Amino acid sequence: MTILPLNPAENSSPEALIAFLAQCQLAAKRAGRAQLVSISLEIDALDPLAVLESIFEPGERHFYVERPAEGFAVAGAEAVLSFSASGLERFAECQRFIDETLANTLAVGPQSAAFSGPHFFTAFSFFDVVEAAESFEAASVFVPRWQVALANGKTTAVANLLVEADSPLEALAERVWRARKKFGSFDYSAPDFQEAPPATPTTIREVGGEGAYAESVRRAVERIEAKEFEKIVLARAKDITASQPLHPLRVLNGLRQRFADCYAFSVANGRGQSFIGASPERLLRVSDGQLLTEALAGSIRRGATASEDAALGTALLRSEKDRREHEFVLQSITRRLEPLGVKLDFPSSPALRRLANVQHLHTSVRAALPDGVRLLDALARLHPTPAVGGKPRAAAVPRIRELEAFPRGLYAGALGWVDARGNGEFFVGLRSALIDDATARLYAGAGIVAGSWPEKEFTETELKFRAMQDALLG
Ligand SMILES: C=C(O[C@@H]1C=C(C(=O)O)C=C[C@H]1O)C(=O)O
Repeated sequence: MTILPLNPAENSSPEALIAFLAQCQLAAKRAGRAQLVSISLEIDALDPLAVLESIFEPGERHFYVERPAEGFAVAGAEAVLSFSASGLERFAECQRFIDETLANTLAVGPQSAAFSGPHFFTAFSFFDVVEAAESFEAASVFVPRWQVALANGKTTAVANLLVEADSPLEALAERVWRARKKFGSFDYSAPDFQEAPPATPTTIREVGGEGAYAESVRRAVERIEAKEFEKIVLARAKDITASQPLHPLRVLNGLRQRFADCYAFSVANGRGQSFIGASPERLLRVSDGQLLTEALAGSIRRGATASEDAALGTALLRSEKDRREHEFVLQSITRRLEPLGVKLDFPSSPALRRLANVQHLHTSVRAALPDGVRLLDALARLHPTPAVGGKPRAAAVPRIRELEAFPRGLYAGALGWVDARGNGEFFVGLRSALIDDATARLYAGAGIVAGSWPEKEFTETELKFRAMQDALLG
């Protein structure tokens, strides 16, 4: 990426913008290919979700994620560039697309602020291949036309555009100029959906039928006893049909308030479907050479009183079965990252992670990222961890398709972004739903190991469904 020493906040006028774009056009002619031009600006405080609401278009792609407790939120919408891939090489192919794009990127504006410069919003489905009719590809990346983000108390807006040898510069400049004015003095006029009453469900249906999950768990336990594998995560899906269209961003408003410590997200495919949720699980963060991941596995309900809650938490910490489920995840993270030369640092026993509906065993894992190892290299090795897949991976993960009655799509997939510095963050697509007009498919799963009981796993998935079910049904 070439960073041009220009500050778009100063000396800016439509004429200066056209002159700048003319320089970019020259670069496009020299390179013999279109250049991605990324203009970053620090702006007055804006709520990225409010911005996305105001310009929401079901026919446009978007990626929204917010983790209120960590003080960041980022919204990107309308693809200026996109790429998709499938199969075992999907992570490497996305990396190549990112590298090639950055080799043809010209950036202006402050580049050191969080969320400045171009960002590649990426979604990897759980499996490396998906069926043709699914809503999201096995890997999809896009660079948004615009992005607004809040981090460390600062708001940054980014406009991205593609300048080709024959692009009409006046029209491009005018579009950027309009966006700049819009974000510079943003008008939070209430979009229509805020006035609409919450949708009421007309039907809730268990995909695969009642009793199917218990049967799958029984079959999985038999295979575990036959030593085919040690752990497998099996999910359920529920289809909700509402009386009127469900709005992904309206649901997000509820999720971000109730799950401030989670990643509240909405990923729209631009064809009317959105995958939304409030995920508690970080898959990977890379920030200036530091890698952060975690093991999150082992679950129990919350108590109605402080003492009941504490007693449940203690029981979870002492549960041999849950500790085993958790340990499998930690072992896998270690084994998968070691060949990259990563030396992990984590505490010897898990802590409790308490969410509104459920509590989990949690271990934070840190490491220095060795030189030359990139975020997507580490992600390709980590996904799917036994928190959502199984152990050993090769024996357990292919069985999931046989034992579950629906395609996973982005459920338990890896969603996140990579920036031009190689930093980025991915979370696991859990506590989630695929929204399509007036229908929503909700997903929730649980880890099955030797000694798992179908009824208990069913109850655990009910707890996990609650996050989305309550948000959808108000
Ligand atoms: C599979 C899910 O959650 C995962 C499984 C857990 C478990 O089995 O205890 C806990 C947290 C998540 O890693 C889900 O939410 O659908």
